[in-house]
Amino acid sequence: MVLVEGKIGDKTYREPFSKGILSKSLIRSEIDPAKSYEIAVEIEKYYVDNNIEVVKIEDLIEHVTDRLNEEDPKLAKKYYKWKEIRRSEDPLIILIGGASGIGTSSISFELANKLGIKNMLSTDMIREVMRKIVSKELCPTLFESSYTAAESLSTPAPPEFDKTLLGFKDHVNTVSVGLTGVIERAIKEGISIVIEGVHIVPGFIDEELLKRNNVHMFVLSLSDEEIHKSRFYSRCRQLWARRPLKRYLKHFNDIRKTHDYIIGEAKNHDVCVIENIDVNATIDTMIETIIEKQTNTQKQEALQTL
Ligand SMILES: Nc1ncnc2c1ncn2[C@@H]1O[C@H](COP(=O)(O)OP(=O)(O)OP(=O)(O)O)[C@@H](O)[C@H]1O
Ligand SMILES: O=C(O)[C@@H](CO)OP(=O)(O)O
Repeated sequence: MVLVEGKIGDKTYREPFSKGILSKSLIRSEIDPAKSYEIAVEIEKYYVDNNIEVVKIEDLIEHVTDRLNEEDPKLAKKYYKWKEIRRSEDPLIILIGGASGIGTSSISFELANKLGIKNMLSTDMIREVMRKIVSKELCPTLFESSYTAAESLSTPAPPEFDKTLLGFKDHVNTVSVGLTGVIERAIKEGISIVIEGVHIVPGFIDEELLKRNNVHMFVLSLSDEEIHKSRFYSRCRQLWARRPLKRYLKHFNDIRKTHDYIIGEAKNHDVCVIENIDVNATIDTMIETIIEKQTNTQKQEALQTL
């Protein structure tokens, strides 16, 4: 039997080589399923034929990368990059924000899948839990949508302020309390997670948490309003969709106001903004950005030890 040897923290573990696990990770790297299995079989055969009983995970990754290079160097590069991210010892906490309908839940699903992250949470769920805890009288905007929160502001908005945005900020501020709790818990427990939703707004989350090299925040944008609007049409065509198109179209101008506000705050706080036109391009930019932050932190840590 071939064993794969890896490390979690300072502990070494060994587990049997699994063609299923390897081929699944190749499929995630956009390799055809039949080809993925064929490569996994071939690699296992190589170890068996050469009487290699234990293979280190880093060597296995190099081996797979070399094999993929023969197929398609672009795929090999992608596979290697994704593995590089997952080899990091700290849990990965990825936050994806953006106005309603911009694509945060679709992108979060794709990214978690590509990186093999098993935990995903939407801030809408955090909000739902908070709605069971806090009364409507105490926190009326929590019971609204982000773009209608202004309708429940307990004090009238001063004329010099935009009412929609005042409501939005109040709503986000409240949900950010629950969101911060989830991030802190994930860090404490060492859980990798992707959290997404309209309540992930730069400036509302503790900067100290965001500075950590394993916490990554992204904001999605769509500068073309018509493309943004079309996303609500495409969402309501899905069979399981329960959210009425009419409601989003009615409030579209307010949703756009929140969009522009989130982008402005992202720029103010140096958070990566990605124009979410093409799913693959969005995911690639996220992965490049995560690697860049990890590499920069490693460089800084190395300099500090000099
Ligand atoms: N990059 C993309 N290209 C094409 N369609 C996309 C893209 N991203 C998302 N979509 C589609 O747009 C619609 C809205 O996306 P999604 O439900 O992920 O938005 P959301 O930001 O999570 O919205 P909300 O915050 O209101 O729940 C869906 O039908 C989704 O399939
Ligand atoms: O508040 C919002 O912007 C959206 C986010 O998904 O939620 P809903 O429209 O369901 O209230």
